[in-house]
Amino acid sequence: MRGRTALVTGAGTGIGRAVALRLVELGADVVGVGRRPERLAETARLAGERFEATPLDVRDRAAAAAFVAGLGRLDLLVNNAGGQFVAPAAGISRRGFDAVADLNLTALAALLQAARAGLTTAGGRVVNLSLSAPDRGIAGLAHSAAARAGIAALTRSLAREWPGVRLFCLAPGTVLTAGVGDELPPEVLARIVATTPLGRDTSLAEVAEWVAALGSGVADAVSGALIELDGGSGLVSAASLTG
Ligand SMILES: CCC/C=C/C(=O)SCCNC(=O)CCNC(=O)[C@H](O)C(C)(C)COP(=O)([O-])OP(=O)([O-])OC[C@H]1O[C@@H](n2cnc3c(N)ncnc32)[C@H](O)[C@@H]1OP(=O)([O-])[O-]
Ligand SMILES: NC(=O)C1=CN([C@@H]2O[C@H](COP(=O)(O)OP(=O)(O)OC[C@H]3O[C@@H](n4cnc5c(N)ncnc54)[C@H](OP(=O)(O)O)[C@@H]3O)[C@@H](O)[C@H]2O)C=CC1
Repeated sequence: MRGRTALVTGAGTGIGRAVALRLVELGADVVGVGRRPERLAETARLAGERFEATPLDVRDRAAAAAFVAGLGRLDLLVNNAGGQFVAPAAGISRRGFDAVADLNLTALAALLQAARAGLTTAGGRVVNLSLSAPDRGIAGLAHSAAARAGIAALTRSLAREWPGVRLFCLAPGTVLTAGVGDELPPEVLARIVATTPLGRDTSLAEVAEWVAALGSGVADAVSGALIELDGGSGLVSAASLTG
């Protein structure tokens, strides 16, 4: 990855931090964004001088577009910033739905548009993080499942439209980060992991390695693909986070 520039959103915590550290380890110059400067600063401390942190809210369209345009040539864009709250669909207000759809789909689409010129110049690669099997429905995550299914469709559509740019949608199952721990109690996480065909979670290192591999060109014969890194959980039954 030496000599290549990567942008990782949500690089201050969890998956985003693990991805940023792995890319730096492989020689890339990594720009990491997120809202909380103190989280980014910790990633920077761990990563060393080839990691550059910029506080940025990806939902702030103007700021995000200006920032991405300013990067110029971009070899790899990792759209990792995302999240939601768990609630039954009947308990999701209009504003709640809009906030989750915006963070996980609309803002991501805007960031991709802003990065198009830089990615096209580089013959770059994009990894969009999603959730495992959202198209099958996830009870308790109607808003997020809808947005994440949209990411897969967006990834395929851009793969058809943007010549020379490889786009991937990477959908992990359960990755035991602090972020998922804040969202779901341990017993729900244990239940989801136990019903996974491989009977296990997906490790942070595995997600980071997949992003690095896709970003390195190992999968350059592929574009538009949805890769479910979920121990087969999407094959079994649609998840329910509400019991
Ligand atoms: C196995 C699972 C795999 C998944 C793993 C992961 O993703 S790990 C990643 C783990 N990390 C994360 O997921 C990140 C954590 N999540 C977040 O950062 C935020 O929830 C957000 C970005 C989704 C929304 O941000 P924001 O600042 O724009 O939103 P806001 O706070 O201003 O509220 C807007 C509306 O939402 C409403 N509302 C909010 N909570 C609830 C609730 N529990 N119930 C019902 N409603 C709720 C709130 O009431 C308001 O509506 P109202 O009352 O005006 O009609
Ligand atoms: N952990 C899991 O089991 C799974 C996670 N995923 C997805 O992987 C991604 C990372 O998850 P994980 O590391 O576990 O959770 P985290 O909550 O740690 O990661 C979310 C990251 O997104 C950043 N972020 C959120 N909103 C914004 C915003 N508006 N602008 C910029 N950055 C933002 C957060 O930083 P800050 O708050 O500082 O802005 C944080 O670094 C998410 O998209 C998640 O939905 C998918 C499948 C499973």
